[in-house]
Amino acid sequence: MLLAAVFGLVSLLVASLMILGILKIPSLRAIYLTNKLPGPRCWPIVGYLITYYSVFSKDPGGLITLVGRQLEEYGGFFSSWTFGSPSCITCDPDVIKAVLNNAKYTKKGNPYYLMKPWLGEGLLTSEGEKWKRRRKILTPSFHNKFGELNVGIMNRHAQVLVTEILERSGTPENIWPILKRYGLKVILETSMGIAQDDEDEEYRRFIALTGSTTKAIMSRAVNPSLNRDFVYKRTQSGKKFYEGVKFLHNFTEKVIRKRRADFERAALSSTREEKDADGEDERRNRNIPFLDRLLALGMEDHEIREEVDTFTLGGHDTTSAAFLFILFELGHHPDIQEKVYEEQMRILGDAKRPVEAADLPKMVYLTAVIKEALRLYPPAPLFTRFLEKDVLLPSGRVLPANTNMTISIYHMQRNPKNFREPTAFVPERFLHTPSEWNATDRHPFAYIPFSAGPRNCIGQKFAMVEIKATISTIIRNIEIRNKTCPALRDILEADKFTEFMECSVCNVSLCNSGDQMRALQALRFTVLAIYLSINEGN
Ligand code: HEM
Repeated sequence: MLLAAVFGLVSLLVASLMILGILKIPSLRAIYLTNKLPGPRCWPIVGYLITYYSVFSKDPGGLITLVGRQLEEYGGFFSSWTFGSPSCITCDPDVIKAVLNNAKYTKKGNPYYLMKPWLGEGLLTSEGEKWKRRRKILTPSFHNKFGELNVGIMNRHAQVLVTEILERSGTPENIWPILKRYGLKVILETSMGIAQDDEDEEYRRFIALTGSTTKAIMSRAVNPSLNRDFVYKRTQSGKKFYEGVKFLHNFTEKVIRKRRADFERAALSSTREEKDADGEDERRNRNIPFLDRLLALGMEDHEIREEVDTFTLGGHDTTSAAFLFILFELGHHPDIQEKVYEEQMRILGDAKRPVEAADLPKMVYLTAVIKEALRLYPPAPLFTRFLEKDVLLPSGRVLPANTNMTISIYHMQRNPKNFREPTAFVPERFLHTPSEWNATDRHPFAYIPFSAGPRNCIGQKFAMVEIKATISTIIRNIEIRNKTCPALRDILEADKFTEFMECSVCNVSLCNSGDQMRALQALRFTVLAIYLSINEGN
């Protein structure tokens, strides 16, 4: 009787999960091929998800450690099941190359659809023909010189950033929010042409909501119970999320409408001769906001909104994480900081001189420092692909179609097979001067913080310009020393940091699921990194 009731309940659960589209019934071929691949034993139906979720909910840092151990055990690649769908995780550069370098595998994996209510089908989230068309249109608009043309904007905001950091000198405070706000202001001005007053109420709300909406997406990504829209929309957090998205959309739409009106007026007033003289090359060399370039392409307002929102998110969250980790490492290594400082003073001559485009290629040592920080702390540590076709693995085995693949560049870039003493911060790995650190036989896919192949980061050049200009301005004006907040140290030392909590003194979030992509990438480093103490101005 009891057995029948249990059987009935399980059948009901399975049927409901199938009706809701959560549980899939795999083909016999998928089962056969997946079970031949290396990987841990899985629970039926939910696969390995339950283990990951229970580890993550206690300690996100523990999840990355667990995945790292599994990758080591299975030689850089292993497969498992999630609700009846095959999935795999890899940090093997050969496997990663086989996927990223092939135009057949450009479809994004599961978590990306959580961004769609906000970003729609912008470049990051779109698929198939739509993605191909957009990428083709956007590549020239977001061309290589775009970053250099915007160095002036970066300098102006970086000066304000320096003042803001100095105001906090010596106080235990989490500086990541300041860096994020800075990154957001830079991308808003360059992508939308918005140079708004910090005190403007709507603008402040837009900035705050950009942060909280990103956090909400991240929290949802690791909570399977919030996966389905119809469930999420009914929760408190879901309602808040959709309200926030509505405000963000209204804000962007208002900016687009205004710029479209200005754009059309300007087009009417320019003469035929001016337009003829204004060829493609000339347009590229002028500093035109990304939004105006999209308007010139004749895109619809909703399509422009998707791209502006996509670039706003993609263009500030990643770069601010990079600033944070670079400053953290410079604070930890006064000798490296000194070399960066000397190089900057040699190139620019003075702490106050704004960076110019011509200075950037001369920043050889700083570039190596940035690359090394992006190796140890890639701002996008894991990303996914949904493989619609079979993949022939370098081992000769076949990964069946419809597998969700997680690519861990975090583990790949910290693998001793790819980098000697991988946890040491050694910028020399990226200098051209031969040394024991810069192996010439490094696998070309062993270092890809901006991904690689047809779906790599379109903002890579822009990001490198922004990071160089920003760090140059900071380091010429401030000497960075890391200090650990005493209260935070107590928590860490007592190893009490297994729950989601905040240090009451420096407000650093421990196991903060909101910023948990960073949490996912070695939380213990993150916690220390976001507390910088600035001792003195240079
Ligand atoms: C340090 C800074 C950055 C890092 C490490 C980074 C990293 C990445 C990575 C790894 C991807 C591939 C993600 C995937 O395949 O799912 C990506 C894609 C993308 N990034 Fe970045 N990014 C950075 C800065 C930027 C900036 C500044 C922008 C825009 C201004 C930007 C815009 C984008 C867009 C639109 C895509 C999607 C491209 C496509 O799917 O065709 N990123 N980025």
